Amino acid sequence: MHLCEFTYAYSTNTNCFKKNNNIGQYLFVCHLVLPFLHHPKGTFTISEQFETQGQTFSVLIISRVSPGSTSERNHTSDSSVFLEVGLGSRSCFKQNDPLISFQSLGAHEYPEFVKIVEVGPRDGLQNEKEIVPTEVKVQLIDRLSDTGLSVIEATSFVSSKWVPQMADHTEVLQGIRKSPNVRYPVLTPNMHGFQNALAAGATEVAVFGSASETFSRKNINCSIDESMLRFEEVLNAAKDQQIPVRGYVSCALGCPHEGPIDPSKVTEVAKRLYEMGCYEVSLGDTVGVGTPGSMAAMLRSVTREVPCRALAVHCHDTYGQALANILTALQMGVCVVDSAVAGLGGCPYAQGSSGNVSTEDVLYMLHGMGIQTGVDLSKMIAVGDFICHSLNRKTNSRVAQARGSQL
Ligand SMILES: CC(C)(COP(=O)([O-])OP(=O)([O-])OC[C@H]1O[C@@H](n2cnc3c(N)ncnc32)[C@H](O)[C@@H]1OP(=O)([O-])[O-])[C@@H](O)C(=O)NCCC(=O)NCCSC(=O)C[C@@](C)(O)CC(=O)[O-]
Repeated sequence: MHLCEFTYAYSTNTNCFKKNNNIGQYLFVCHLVLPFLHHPKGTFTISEQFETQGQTFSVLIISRVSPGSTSERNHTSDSSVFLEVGLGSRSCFKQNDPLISFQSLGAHEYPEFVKIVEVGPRDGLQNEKEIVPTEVKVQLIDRLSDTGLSVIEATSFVSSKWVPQMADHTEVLQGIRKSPNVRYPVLTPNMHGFQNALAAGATEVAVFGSASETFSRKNINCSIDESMLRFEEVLNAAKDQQIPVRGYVSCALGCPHEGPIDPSKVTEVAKRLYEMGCYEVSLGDTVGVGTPGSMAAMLRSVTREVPCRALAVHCHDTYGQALANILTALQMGVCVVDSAVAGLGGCPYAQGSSGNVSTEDVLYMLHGMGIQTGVDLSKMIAVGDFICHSLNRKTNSRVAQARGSQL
């Protein structure tokens, strides 16, 4: 085993090397899915040396981490492995050392498996002006449950005065046929929502914060700091009930009110949510203004504080950049993508935001790259047809259009 198999290790951010001359005091953690064909399963430790900037560093592969154990991604095949790569020796491992992302120099390594979080029934429908009948929402979720998805965000337990479309949250959650292979998280902005969600039978929830102060006030009527206090309450209560909690950071690539958002602000909010106990933090390009450039800059910052394996990207397609942004995130190690069937969606408190990236288009891209998702594209297109017929609307999915969807 030679280090050259880990080409990324050479391409560590050179500024970090400059800044942290005493490299041995730092732990560099790199969460990558690599082809690891010649190694047996199990824990292993390998030390290697390499040179950069005239210095020789030893590299310690600290451990093999089964991705499935941390976030239920199905990376269990022999040919892929999640690695934590450390510089220095095991004794320099400190839990709180800064995490520094490695960047790839050469060909990009992509994950073998990407988890799709389908947000159509919630993010996709919440902005619909006409109230969608509960029966249609239930059917939509039931049909999505048959496509191979493992996560479908079902509804939100928010105020019906704020988002009338989600007022039937309890009926929806109780009306759906719950597949044992699918999780159905719901949004809960506060304890009120959490308690209602629990009473309705929710087994997973999501809290939603923002990297923009103005958006936070317009969306959930409180400051970022106040929202964190509310989320902490929800997370504590959820922990007692053993309910997993996902976190969102809205405006991760820009705000409809404040414009560009500094990556450090996104990082701060994502870190707070992660440290609070969110098992996954979804970074939302709420208004779809991001580009691969801003996505890469934001992820470089966030992955210094939150491990890549705990991150998801949530892209809207307002400027037609969503797939490119997702591809960038995959290149940087993200393995979880939020999307909505037929590209439905938009946030009621983010004027100008268009639909989410369409699940069909994401699947087409991923499958074309040889990346598995477990989701059947043809079935997804059929679900897109169903909801577009129900809403009497043309699909936003380019793939569905190309395959001849009727509307
Ligand atoms: C957060 C609140 C509730 C605060 O709303 P508020 O008015 O500040 O709440 P309050 O605590 O002052 O209470 C006022 C009333 O609301 C009730 N209330 C209080 N909490 C709840 C609750 N959970 N469910 C139902 N009712 C609730 C409460 O009981 C009271 O009732 P009243 O005494 O007047 O009859 C409100 O601002 C709200 O509902 N906002 C909704 C925001 C929303 O759903 N936005 C869309 C989702 S976020 C998004 O789409 C972005 C995302 C996640 O997709 C990622 C991305 O794209 O970036």
